[in-house]
Amino acid sequence: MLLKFTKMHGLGNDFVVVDAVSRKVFFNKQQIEKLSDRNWGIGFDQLLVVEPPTLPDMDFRYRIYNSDGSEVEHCGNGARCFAKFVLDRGLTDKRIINVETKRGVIQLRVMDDGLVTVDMGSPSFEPKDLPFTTDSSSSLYSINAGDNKYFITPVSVGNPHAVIKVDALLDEEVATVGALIECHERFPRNVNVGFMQVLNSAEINLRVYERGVGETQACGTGACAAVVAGIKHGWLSPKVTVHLRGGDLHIEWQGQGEPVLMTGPAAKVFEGQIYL
Ligand SMILES: N[C@@H](CCC[C@H](N)C(=O)O)C(=O)O
Repeated sequence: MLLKFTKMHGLGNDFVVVDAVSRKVFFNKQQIEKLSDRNWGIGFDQLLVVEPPTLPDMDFRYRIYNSDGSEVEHCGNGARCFAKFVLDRGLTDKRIINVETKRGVIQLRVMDDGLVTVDMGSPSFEPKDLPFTTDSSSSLYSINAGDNKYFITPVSVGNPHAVIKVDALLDEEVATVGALIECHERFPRNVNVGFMQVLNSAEINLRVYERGVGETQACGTGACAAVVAGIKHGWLSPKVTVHLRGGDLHIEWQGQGEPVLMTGPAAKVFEGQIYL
């Protein structure tokens, strides 16, 4: 079968987006792994599949697969690309789009300047929501990775994140500690690992080692997790600019029970077809 796809990115976090509204398409793990391979396939961090909704009042259903073939709950940069994709393709003309995800319902708002704001839902610091194994109740936990101990804040923004505050962002630390914590036994479903350097109360630098992928140029849910963790600890104010390797995201969170709002760009790179 010949599969039509669109290659997109949100700040360098790259996606293959497939329209499964006009024509039904299903993928198995092996197909996704092959398509994601940068030598043997197209190459991407996540595969995004646009499907018809299954719930009333929803515009679409949005399915997300990491490059290792695992299906996940949420993807912030992907959500912005999703909005641009359905508009560019004429699948909708709405500028406010309600979408079903594995995480629940999210709302995408396309602004006049082309930026997209995503209502990411409200975050949770409850260990069971990630899940994260612990017998204590805190918001900062120590965890061993290799020979060292790290202080992490576990946060669910629909998908699981472990946020670590660091003084400097080091290539070696992101790669090795990221990989160790991603698959740590205390995270039974694995975890995305964010390394956050606080510059001031409204600005951070962030690198994210993503579950099922490795380090990416940017991670939207990672940016949300880092900002809410920073606000919870009193390091950050409610509106923060997050500098990622691929560019900036603007994150807003007004506190417990409120949704996290993420604003940033979405870009189309090319269209193509490939044998599945
Ligand atoms: N790149 C994403 C997150 C994708 C999912 C993540 N790797 C997971 O396994 O939860 C983003 O922009 O949020």
